[in-house]
Amino acid sequence: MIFMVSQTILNNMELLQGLLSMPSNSTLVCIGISLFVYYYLQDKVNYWAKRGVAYVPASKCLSLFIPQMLQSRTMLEVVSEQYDLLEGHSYGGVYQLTRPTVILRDPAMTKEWLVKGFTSFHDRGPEVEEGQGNLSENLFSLTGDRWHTVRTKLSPAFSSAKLKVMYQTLKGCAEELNAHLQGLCEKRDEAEIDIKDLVGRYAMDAIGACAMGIKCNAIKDPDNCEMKKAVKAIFTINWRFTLMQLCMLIHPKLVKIFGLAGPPKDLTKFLTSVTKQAMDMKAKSGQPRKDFLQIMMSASESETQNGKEHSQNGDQTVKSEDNIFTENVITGVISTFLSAGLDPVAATVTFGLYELAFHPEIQERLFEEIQAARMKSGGEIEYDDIKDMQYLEQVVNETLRLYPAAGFLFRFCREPFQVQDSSVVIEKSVNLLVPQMCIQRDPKYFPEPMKFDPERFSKENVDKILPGSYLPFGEGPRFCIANRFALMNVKTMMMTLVSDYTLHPCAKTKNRMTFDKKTFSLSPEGEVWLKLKKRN
Ligand code: HEM
Repeated sequence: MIFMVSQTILNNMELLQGLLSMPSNSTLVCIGISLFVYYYLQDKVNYWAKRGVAYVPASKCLSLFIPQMLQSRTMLEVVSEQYDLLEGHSYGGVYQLTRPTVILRDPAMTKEWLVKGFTSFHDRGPEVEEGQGNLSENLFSLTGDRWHTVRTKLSPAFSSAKLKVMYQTLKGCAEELNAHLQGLCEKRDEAEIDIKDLVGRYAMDAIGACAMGIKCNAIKDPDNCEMKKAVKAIFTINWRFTLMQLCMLIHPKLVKIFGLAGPPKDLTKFLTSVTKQAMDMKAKSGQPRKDFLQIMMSASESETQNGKEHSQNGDQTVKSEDNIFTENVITGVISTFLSAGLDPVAATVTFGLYELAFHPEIQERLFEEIQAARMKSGGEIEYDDIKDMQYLEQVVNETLRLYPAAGFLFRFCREPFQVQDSSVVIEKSVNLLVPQMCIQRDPKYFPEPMKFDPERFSKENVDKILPGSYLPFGEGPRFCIANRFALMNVKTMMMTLVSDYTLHPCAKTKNRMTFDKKTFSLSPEGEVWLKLKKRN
């Protein structure tokens, strides 16, 4: 023992001697680098203080950032803490590692920044390169003119006429769900069900059919639904996602250098091949179908045709290469539709049903409205009938207030933005976060915020909601393109369950809803068990 201790001292003495005998210029270089790193970091972490903006010190942000990376807390918990620390300010600065980020707290400012300030807060960064084939060429991630063209050409896909047709597809999926539930409740007219799982299966079948006309069979055969496993993985936080986030914060170019853009290769390959197969089948059958993929294929064909005609006429300004719906863009957009149609829709319905189970009086009022709509329409509720269902609308709005599936909105500053009535300029490359969930749960804007109360959205009360304080589908030109489709889907699912069953908490039901740490959208943690009793 004594020998070991004396040996250690001896080794350390040698090390010290080595250091002291280092050539003086190497020591100077070390000191120089240390000082540079110190002053560089000092400069970074004093970013907000130097600009006179209220801020959360970097030391606190760093410790907030790490739990998110380690998945010990949700991103939302991290942002909520920062939101609370900035109480009393309409906006404030935080850091993600050393990258300055603004958190917007004042609802009145959201329009100013996201609508009027669209040239500055145009996209979510970083720039998407063409032809990468990694699903990154999707509407959510595209930037500049390419985003604008794709968005303009896709918008008609969500017109009332198109939604009316899609509603029939959704009704078909709802009928399958009903048949499945009847099977489960056959013996005792009631069953305890993990509603999150069931709703997720319906949502997969619904979005598979509406996005590209494929049958996913998730309700009937969940264990073999490869599509659901693949799509779910898009929203999952894993080491690759964490590394990608880190690289983005240090320098977006690192994402490309390390090949981290887009989902993992096997997932990309699977989704690309499924989309390609669906495209080939459509092209072969020659029968146009009424899904999103068909809409993009038709747009692509007419653009290619347009380009050919123009080049025959000698017009060089429009060429077939200008076709925006390349195979990469089509696959990218379809993947986003699949993932957005699965997780946020399924989460919203699950949250809604969970709340209904704890509020029988709200459930009964909703049932009465559904019954009245059925009577009026002669049995089947059609697309136009849903528009008149005021209470259903209130229930869904209140669900999205308490549980906005996206959690928060974000943008990347492309051009300096002058804050109104102030000398502060938000500089290029600063990130912007609009924490919808924090705002929608702030008692200043929604009294008793944790109470599930659809009356907030009644005709008498809805005007009392402060503009900018309720943004479940975002704000400005980049708001959710599919909001009407999403609402129709959520409502169809809720109606299906409430019209034939009553929902109740059971022994396995959690008393408090907690959120999944492995996904970056707002999703219930673990299973969500409810008892379903068949109505007489
Ligand atoms: C309840 C379900 C849904 C919710 C709560 C939701 C919410 C949102 C939010 C908050 C945004 C960001 C808006 C912004 O940054 O201002 C967004 C964007 C988007 N959503 Fe949804 N969404 C839902 C369902 C869907 C569905 C079903 C689809 C596709 C079929 C979809 C497609 C998109 C796309 C493509 C964008 C990006 C739009 C752009 O940048 O131009 N969403 N959504």
